[in-house]
Amino acid sequence: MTPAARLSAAIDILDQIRAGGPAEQVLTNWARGNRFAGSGDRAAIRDLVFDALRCWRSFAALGGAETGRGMMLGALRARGVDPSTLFTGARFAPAPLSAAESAAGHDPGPQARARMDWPDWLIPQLEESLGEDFAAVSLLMQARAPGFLRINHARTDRAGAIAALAAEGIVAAPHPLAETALEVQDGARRVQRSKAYETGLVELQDAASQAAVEDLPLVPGLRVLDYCAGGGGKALAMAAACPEARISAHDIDAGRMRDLAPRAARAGARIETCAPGQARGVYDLVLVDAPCSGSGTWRRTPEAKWRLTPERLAELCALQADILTRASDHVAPGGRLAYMTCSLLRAENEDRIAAFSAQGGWRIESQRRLGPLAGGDGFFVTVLKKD
Ligand SMILES: C[S@@+](CC[C@H](N)C(=O)[O-])C[C@H]1O[C@@H](n2cnc3c(N)ncnc32)[C@H](O)[C@@H]1O
Repeated sequence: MTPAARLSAAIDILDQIRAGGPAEQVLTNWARGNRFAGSGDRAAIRDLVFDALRCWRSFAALGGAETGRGMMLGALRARGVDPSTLFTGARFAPAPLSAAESAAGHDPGPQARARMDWPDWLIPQLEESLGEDFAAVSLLMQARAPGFLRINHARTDRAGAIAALAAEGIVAAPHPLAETALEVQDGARRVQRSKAYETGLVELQDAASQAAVEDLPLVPGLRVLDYCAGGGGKALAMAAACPEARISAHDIDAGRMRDLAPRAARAGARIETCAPGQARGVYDLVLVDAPCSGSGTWRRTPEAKWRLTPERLAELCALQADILTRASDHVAPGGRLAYMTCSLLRAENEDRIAAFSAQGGWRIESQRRLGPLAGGDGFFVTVLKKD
């Protein structure tokens, strides 16, 4: 496909997403209906679409319209490309610009709200949560996220992981956020088909997630319950960090834990699973990796930032409070409760912990925010001790 034909495809896909279609599904349907498009075309179109989802407001301002066509006009102008060189009306290319389109579009300016690419209602909360980092984080979140791997120290060391990846043409380098973190610098699309991945030397995991697990006081023999285990990212990281800890995984949705057993087998990790609602007894450490807005990961899932509503955020906060209470019942006397989110928002982080600990009986042992400026996703982790 020519670059102009890829733009036409992206315009069509963005219009379907604007009409409510989930981005991944719309992209899959487009690929099924356009089998002539090769993997390079599909990847390029996906990048166009995801860049536009990340920069929706600023591209719309530059393009002069909040439509797929306006987004792509804005995307080109943001890169300093004159849209009329690609919007030619030639076969498969978008139609030429009208006089109105040529005249429309403006740079919102470096300090403008539209330039920050957040939903308006969320800006005050983000300003409060991020403080002086607000503008820098906003601009950073417009770009693609780096790809990270976690070295499985139960199987190999850093040099072994880097060498095994290099043998398959994947270039990865240590990242300072976590001792286990590697940033993939080349060959990211090959990782999941590589031997290094299939044999559990490395696992896909954001560096901030890995850093958060490093804050957990894991020691051999510790009884650990991962209360919101999902696909097991944290449970597997804990098992790799301390193979002698006794880790159990639980989730309200058994389907979310479907991948845990094969991932644990690949990693050589021993993780017990509890059926939904069947976590029993007490543990020395209970981890709540809570459902949240995911605002710290919106570089990877930019559609989610435009779908979040104040009502949904309030529901999530209430759910987080409820889960904290339920999970805390499983903490043994003198044990610990750890709370994590991949959210940038105080409402889901510090405020949740303040409300929970105000009930008494808990002491905050550690708390930190891992901001996107450090390289990984936005993340929050607190460890509380039961007095
Ligand atoms: C952020 S995700 C967990 C990600 C996972 N820990 C990982 O590292 O891959 C949050 C999980 O919480 C689960 N969840 C939602 N409500 C819950 C509840 N009331 N009790 C337990 N788990 C719940 C969701 O099903 C989801 O899998």
